[in-house]
Order: sequence, then structure tokens, then C-alpha cells
Amino acid sequence: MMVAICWFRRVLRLDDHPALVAAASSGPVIPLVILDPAEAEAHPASAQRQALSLPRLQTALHRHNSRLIVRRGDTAEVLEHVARQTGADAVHTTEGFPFASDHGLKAAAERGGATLHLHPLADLVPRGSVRTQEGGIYKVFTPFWRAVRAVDIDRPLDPPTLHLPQSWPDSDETDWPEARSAMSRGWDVVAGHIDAGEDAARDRLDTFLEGPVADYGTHRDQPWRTSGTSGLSDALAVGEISARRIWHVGLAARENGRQGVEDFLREVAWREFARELFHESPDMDHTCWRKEWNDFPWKQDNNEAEDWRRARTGVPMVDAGLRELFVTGRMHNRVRMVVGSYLTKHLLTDWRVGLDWFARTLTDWDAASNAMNWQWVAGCGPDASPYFRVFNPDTQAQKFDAKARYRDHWLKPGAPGASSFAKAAPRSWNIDLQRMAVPAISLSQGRARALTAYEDFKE
Ligand SMILES: Cc1cc2nc3c(=O)[nH]c(=O)nc-3n(C[C@H](O)[C@H](O)[C@H](O)COP(=O)(O)OP(=O)(O)OC[C@H]3O[C@@H](n4cnc5c(N)ncnc54)[C@H](O)[C@@H]3O)c2cc1C
Repeated sequence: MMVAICWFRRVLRLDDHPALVAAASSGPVIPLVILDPAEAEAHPASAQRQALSLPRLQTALHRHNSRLIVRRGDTAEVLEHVARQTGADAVHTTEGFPFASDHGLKAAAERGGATLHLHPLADLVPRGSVRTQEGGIYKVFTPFWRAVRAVDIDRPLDPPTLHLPQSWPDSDETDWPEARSAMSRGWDVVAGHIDAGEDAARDRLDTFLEGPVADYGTHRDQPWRTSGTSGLSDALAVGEISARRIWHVGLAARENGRQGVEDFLREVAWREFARELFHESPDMDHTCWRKEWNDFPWKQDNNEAEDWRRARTGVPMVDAGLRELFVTGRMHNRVRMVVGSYLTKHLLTDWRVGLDWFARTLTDWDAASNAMNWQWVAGCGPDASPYFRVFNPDTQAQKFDAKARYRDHWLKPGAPGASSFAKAAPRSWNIDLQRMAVPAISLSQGRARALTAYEDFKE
């Protein structure tokens, strides 16, 4: 009987995995993961996040008496080689995201003697299926949300029975050395903040729905809370859990009387909205959605932006957020908006400078969410926050971190977050925890400068 390869491509789970179900329906399956150095170089923290998930995936496959074959190298070359080596007639995998990244893979599989089958992402709705009455995509979130809410979201697929091949190809280790070396901080720093694997993601969802979701509407904006939000974005980003699974487990919790679930699912739909926009405009991570904004006089990378990356702007809420990012690979959503606004408005720096830093350092990096949110913050995206809405980091801090618990954790000498940052930062950054940096520009002057630039641009 012919074997099929199931290439686990950023879908590191057995649950709700359309490509795996399709591969298993045709006979024996060889589960494959490819660790491509190019991906590790471009997105080291995200690559590390994936690598940490692989031992968990191995364990899950072992429970089915199956194995995980890990191969390092150029994606197309590995696909061709493994297809030829195993004699597989089919490779099943998930559509790449962004979609342009599927280019060349069909031909590579064919050179190895196999046919490539691309299966949809297990998102809430199939791409392009939710349309306005005029047949276009939604460019504003609220009507998109209403349209999603009106759809019967497909139920997630259960893990299939896996038939085993007669022999197994050899496998590399799950370690991803290129990601290790591309991380600008120690591997262990970020690893300590990651709870990887499909089971952990499901536990996190259940725990969140059992308690914290009830207060989600108010707690989600308070960065000092450790469980104000679900913390599921990195699991979603590497595919340890599907949006459909979250949706249906959420709806069941709501039917059992849990408050706050609707607010939570609405946020999950923001991720979907981002994917819909990115599908329509795959250049959205480097081109302003509203084209006229490509002429806005943003500064390219500069010394102030470097200080921003190193969390030494001298603005407490901004520096706290950037330290959180560097140490944990994540940053609270409210603070992402604050640091983004500060970079693009007070420092008048191009949103793509911030987007690139996030793409390298976030463990929940997602091309669509990152691009949509940076454009939202910068004011050049669809349904974006208007440019003249300049977040004041101090006011935001007073509102959402009134007792300074978040800022103290990351900034106060001797506090756990500050100490972790000092250990994580490269020596060349010369971190001096005792000395707060002096801001390049005062908040009021920065705001006035941004608004003047905006007025000039509009004329
Ligand atoms: C400048 C900027 C860049 C961002 N880059 C990313 C990114 O690369 N990857 C990423 O997953 N999120 C990104 N976000 C969105 C958001 O900050 C994170 O999804 C959120 O902090 C994740 O925490 P959580 O899982 O606890 O979220 P919860 O509040 O529990 O929300 C549940 C899920 O909804 C989705 N979600 C929530 N808010 C948003 C949002 N604004 N946009 C899209 N999806 C959302 C996420 O998948 C999240 O896991 C970015 C936001 C900003 C302002």
C-alpha cells in the first residue's frame, strides 16, 4: 500500500488537522516536520516556539504508535528528498500563510514522485467565504464580526486513526540550531516562559473558560494581571490549537452559563479579520493598506528606534513593554498598542521598523495579525485608529496599571522582570538598571510634532 506524508506545517497538533485526516484516509502516514534555516533566520523566536512544541508532538504521535520525522534543510529540497526516499505518492499539508509561500512546493513534491495536496487552515471561516453584499471583503471589523457570528462555524475534526508504514525514514533531532543562534538573547530565557504542546494549549483554554473569562471585558486591558487574557496566541500561531476548537469549546461554555465568552470570541475573530485582509492583500506587511500613506514622512530605522528596541526610551510604560517582549517573547496587547503608537507617532518612525522587531522577537508572531495591528496603530490600515489619536503612555499607564505593578515588575532594580531583562540583554547593550534613560523628546512635544507632520501630510 502506498504511503502518504503529512507535513505538519505550523499545525503542530493531531486535533482538527484537515491535512492529517486526509492523509490518514488513504493509508499509512509518515508525519513530517521541516526545520528550514531560512525560517529560523527570519523569525527566530517563532521558530524556537515551534521547536519547543516538537517533543510534545512526538509524544502525542507515540501514543498512536506513530513517529515524528524531523528534517532540517531547505523546505523544497527536504520535501523532494523525503518523498523520493519513502516512495510516498502523496504529500498532504496545510495551505501556507501567506499563501505566496506555497510557490515551488508542488514541483518539489513532484520531483520526488508525489502529488502535493494543500488543505485549508482550520480557521473559523474558509478564506473568502464571508463577503459583503457587494461581494467584496469586509474592511471594517464590526460588520465582519456580525457576519462571522451569523455563520455556522464548522465543527473541528477529531484526530484520525493512524496506520503505520512498513518502515520509517531516519529523523533529525527536534532542536533547531539556526533558531538558537539567531536569537539575540539566550534560548533558555524565552523558553522559561513557554508552555508548549497541544495538551497544554487545551488546558489553558479550559482553565481560562472555567474562571478568568468571566472578567475578560475589564481585565483584558490590565497588563499586570497574569490571567486577564487567555494567553493562547502563541499556541494558535504554531497551530497547537485551532480557532475552530476554541470557538466550539467557547460556545459550549457560554451555553453552560459562563459570562464573558462572547467578548473573548470577538477577539478571536480579530485574528480571523487580519487573515482575511492579508489574504486579500499579501503585501500588507510592507505596504500601507491605504496607499496614500506610503508618502507619509516617517523616518527609517534610526538611533531612537534602536533605543526603543533596547527598551531604553525613558518612557516607563514603553520600556516595560519592550522588556516584557525581550524576556518572554510576548507583550500584553494594550502595551503593544502603546509601544507601537510611541514609535510611529512620538518617534515618527516607520511602522515597518516596529513590525520587523516584533517579527523577530515574538513567539506568537503571525504575519497577518502583526501587519494588521501595526497598520492599525500607525493609522494607515483598514479600520485603523486615526493617526491623530496619539496614545499618551503615561495616561495609559495610570489607567491600566494604576498601582504601577506592571512597570515596577519590569523596571524597578531588583524586581524579577528587571533582573531577567538584565540577564537576557546582550552585553553590548550595557544595561544599567539603576539609571532610567532620558526620553529623546517629551510626550507633549512628541505629540505636537506628530500632529504637525500629519497636518502637513494631509495638505
Ligand atoms: C502592534 C501589534 C502587533 C501584534 N502582533 C501580533 C502577532 O504577531 N501575533 C498575534 O497573535 N497577535 C498579535 N497582536 C495582537 C494581540 O496583541 C495578541 O494576539 C494578544 O496580545 C495575545 O494575547 P492573548 O492570547 O492572551 O489574547 P486574548 O485576549 O486571550 O485573545 C484571544 C485571541 O484572540 C486573538 N486576538 C486578540 N487580540 C487580537 C488582535 N488585536 N489582533 C489579532 N488577533 C487578536 C489572538 O489570537 C488571541 O490569542 C498584535 C497587536 C499589536 C497592537
